[in-house]
Amino acid sequence: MTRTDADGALDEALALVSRTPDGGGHRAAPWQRARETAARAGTGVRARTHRVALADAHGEVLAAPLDALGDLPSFDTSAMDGWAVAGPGPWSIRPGEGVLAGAEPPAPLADGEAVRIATGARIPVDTSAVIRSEHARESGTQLYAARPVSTGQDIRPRGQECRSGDLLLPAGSLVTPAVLGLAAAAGYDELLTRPRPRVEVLVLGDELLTEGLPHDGLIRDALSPMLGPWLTRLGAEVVSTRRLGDDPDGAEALLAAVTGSTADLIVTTGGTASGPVDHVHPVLERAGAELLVDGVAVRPGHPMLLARLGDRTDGRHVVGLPGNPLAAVSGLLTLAEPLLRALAGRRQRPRYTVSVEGDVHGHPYDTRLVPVLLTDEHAVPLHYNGPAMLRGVAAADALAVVPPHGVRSGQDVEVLDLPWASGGCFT
Ligand SMILES: Nc1nc2c(c(=O)[nH]1)N[C@H]1C(S)=C(S)[C@@H](COP(=O)(O)OP(=O)(O)OC[C@H]3O[C@@H](n4cnc5c(N)ncnc54)[C@H](O)[C@@H]3O)O[C@H]1N2
Ligand code: MOO
Repeated sequence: MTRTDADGALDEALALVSRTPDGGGHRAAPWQRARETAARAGTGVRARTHRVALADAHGEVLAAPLDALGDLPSFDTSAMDGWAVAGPGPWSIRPGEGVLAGAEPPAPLADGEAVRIATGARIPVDTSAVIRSEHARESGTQLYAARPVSTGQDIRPRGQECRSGDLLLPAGSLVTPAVLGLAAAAGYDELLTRPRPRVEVLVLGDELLTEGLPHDGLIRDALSPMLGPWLTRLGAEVVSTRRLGDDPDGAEALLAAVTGSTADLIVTTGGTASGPVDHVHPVLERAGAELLVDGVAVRPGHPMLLARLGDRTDGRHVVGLPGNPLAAVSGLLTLAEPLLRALAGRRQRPRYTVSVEGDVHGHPYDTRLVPVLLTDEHAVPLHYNGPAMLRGVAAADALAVVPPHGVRSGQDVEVLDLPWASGGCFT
């Protein structure tokens, strides 16, 4: 389904009136629509570009087409170790060590002459073919071919891969390791790319310990160690991860961070619900932020939110993740992933489905995201998938998108690959 800007405007308008007057419940956006809203929010931001050394461009997106700076190969070159020959055989062998890769230009070949040549070496002028060493026989100063020789064989002609000015890759291509290799081969030292979106992470909560065993009602902070690397795998540059308290000082610090940050995206965790110390909504209101998504019809994670500070083209964004750890993962994949993808200028990977092994019960109205293992043929749902648990997702390859009312064994479900399981670029 193609959605228009008008649909987007409607979503945004619905989100703006989503909170009830008493500040309680949320009008939850359908899961797929929330993802589209997040992607559209990122697409709306004016793209930044920078020129970076090849080594630093990995995982970014080309901001300009990659054009051939010259012909490739830039000279006629031997495709094999063997003999360059001129005319029909047998040939008289030119004395000496032969032509090596990277050496000075060789002297032209005379008709009936052969010279030893290495793979990648320049082809002497007037060469008619290269004969692989295993297909030739030396007898004294004469060379004989062991099989018929065709003109031009095993010669890579100049410009075979591209001519100067050819389009090698369009703008918008992801800089993969293969692209780095192509760019280097084509003579690039730097690339014009879109920088990774900069992300600041703020972890809220007074009950969080940074080391040791949980004790006395306090728990370990599971989100700080998880979110930085996860966001990096989603293509972000994580500039900082900080913890803030639930007290009024924490709320002021949150307000200062939200209004003062220079990051493209602020990710908060916790404080999204309507408890006495849940500061995220009041702080966003004080900051004048516009709520684009305020609650999503997904379990776990339904209190997640997306807000914009500033205008559509120059704005910065806030993704509020719920504090329950698997609910935070759900928010990461539902809102942060499409937003970051769009901010970085990357394309969406094709969506796909896998048949599920075993029945998976559904929520009556909402989408469920359930950790699954992927086998060759099936998605196998994992236990320990409650909102406060990471045990299931830590063993998972993907999250299955389970529609309301669930799926029966053998039915197809959409799956969202976890970034490390899909072999993404961002290691
Ligand atoms: N009256 C209602 N209460 C709650 C609702 C609701 O709709 N109405 N929604 C529930 C759901 S669902 C979720 S999810 C949580 C969302 O809560 P918050 O985002 O406000 O998060 P907190 O209350 O701060 O924490 C919830 C839970 O998660 C633990 N937590 C928080 N941060 C971390 C962390 N960094 N590492 C590990 N665990 C963390 C925290 O201790 C709480 O147990 O609200 C429900 N309540
Ligand atoms: O949405 Mo909450 O995430 O169920 O725990």
